[in-house]
Amino acid sequence: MLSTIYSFILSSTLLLLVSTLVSLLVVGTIFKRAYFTPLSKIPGPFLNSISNLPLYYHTARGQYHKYTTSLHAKYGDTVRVGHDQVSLANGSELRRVLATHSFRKGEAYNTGVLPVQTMFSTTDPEVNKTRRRQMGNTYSMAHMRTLEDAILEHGVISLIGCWDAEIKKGADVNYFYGFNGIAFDVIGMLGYGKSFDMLRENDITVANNIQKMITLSGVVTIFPVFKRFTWLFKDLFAARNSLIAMSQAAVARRKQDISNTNAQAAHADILQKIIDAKDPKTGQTLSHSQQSAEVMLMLGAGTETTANTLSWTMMYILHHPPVQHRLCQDIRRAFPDKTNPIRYDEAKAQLPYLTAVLHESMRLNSAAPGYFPRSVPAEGTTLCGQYRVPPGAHICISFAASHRNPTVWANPDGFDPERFMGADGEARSSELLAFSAGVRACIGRNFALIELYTVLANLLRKYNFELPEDAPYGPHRIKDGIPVEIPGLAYTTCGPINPLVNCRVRITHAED
Ligand code: HEM
Repeated sequence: MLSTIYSFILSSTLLLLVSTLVSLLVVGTIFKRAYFTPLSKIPGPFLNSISNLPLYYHTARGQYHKYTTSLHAKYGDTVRVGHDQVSLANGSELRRVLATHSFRKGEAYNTGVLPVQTMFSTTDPEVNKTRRRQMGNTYSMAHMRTLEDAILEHGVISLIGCWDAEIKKGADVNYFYGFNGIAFDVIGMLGYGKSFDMLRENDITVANNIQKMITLSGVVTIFPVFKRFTWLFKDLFAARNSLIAMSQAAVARRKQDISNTNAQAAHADILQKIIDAKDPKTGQTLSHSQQSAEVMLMLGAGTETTANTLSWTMMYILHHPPVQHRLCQDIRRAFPDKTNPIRYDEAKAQLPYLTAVLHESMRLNSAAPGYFPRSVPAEGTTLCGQYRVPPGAHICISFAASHRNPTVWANPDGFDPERFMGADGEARSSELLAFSAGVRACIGRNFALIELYTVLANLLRKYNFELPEDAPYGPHRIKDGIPVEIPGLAYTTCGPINPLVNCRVRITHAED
């Protein structure tokens, strides 16, 4: 009896001791994170100062862009969004952070979801520099111009073919699915050697797999332990495996083709450029798996970004009929001969208002609105001349918030392409960070620009656009004097929510 009482007292005392220690540890950590780090001086919600969970929660809901924008509106250009994370929405500070390799990409990029690192995922400056030297020429404007015929053929010309058929049937079209279809088909053609037939056959397997792969990357970024539990996310890992296999097969097929026919010259596309990529400094080439990974990166980075930018731009045009009217007039006057497609260089040179509309659309809804964490280097840094950030902390990039920063942009939530016109237009454009800036800026920018200009210029010349009577969003739905935007959903790239319903549009031929 005595020994039972004795062991009960002992175990209760032990339990009490352990729970007291744990509580002290938790309370100590909370106090340290909230009050005893240089980050404590940075404004932000209390919960965020002790944990990254609120940030992850909003990111998992696809609302990173709205969440950080609302925090910046409340707390200013620098906000503490996590116990070791600071969000930044100040354009010149963002450019400073992004300018050099001193602020490396954070470990969040190192998801380990792909078998090898890519130009995008690597956190090692030397690997990135080598890869950008090896592939820089691939995405140069000079090289992209040589691919413009293919971009036109599998892009806007293909879309016009489909939409003409829909007009004959008297049906509405869906611009979101149209733009995704051509973005994937163009990359299929140039990066995989064959179109994915997404537009014509409505085969969305590849797009679905990309979505699942992005989800998987998000899950293992927040909870790395899940990398080991493949059975728990069978579907997501299956999508990843299928994309890897598809990319490896495309590279192998091309190599086989070349060794069979010695027809390298006939393949003037991006797939061939990636296979041939060589560092001009060292002569270093890419291994087979690196080539496949870069092909797959192009698919992931170059499809939804471009398609979403087109969708947002179309939404703004539809929500602002005077803008649509002026754009159509400009385009139809500058390019009356409809027998030839409008090309990038001529559109860029002759359609300044189209540039302004595109810029304003990318300002309000960047297809890649942010997170993109950068590690603070060993010497630490001071943000906005005010807040000391110690080494090891992360600076999260909020392009979404910086593009609506009221200290830089008058009427920040309003759609006003005029701000990019006239003498100040050029300077204003340099405030835009939709393609990021500095050493890790978007390498596919030229590719995207050719698609954006050719698609919009040719479609607006050819068709009149009108929202259906039952459209949930449009010029009829106004809040605070501004048409309500279709809400966005951001999983790395940000696109309109529920596109099946929200992105329907009625088109007629312009001459009708
Ligand atoms: C409108 C379309 C596009 C937008 C808005 C966009 C935006 C961006 C942004 C913001 C980044 C920086 C991300 C970061 O720091 O982590 C980026 C990086 C990148 N983009 Fe794009 N992008 C677009 C189209 C494309 C296309 C068409 C391609 C290729 C075909 C591409 C390939 C890449 C690659 C490879 C990187 C990583 C560069 C590096 O880390 O060195 N992007 N893009």
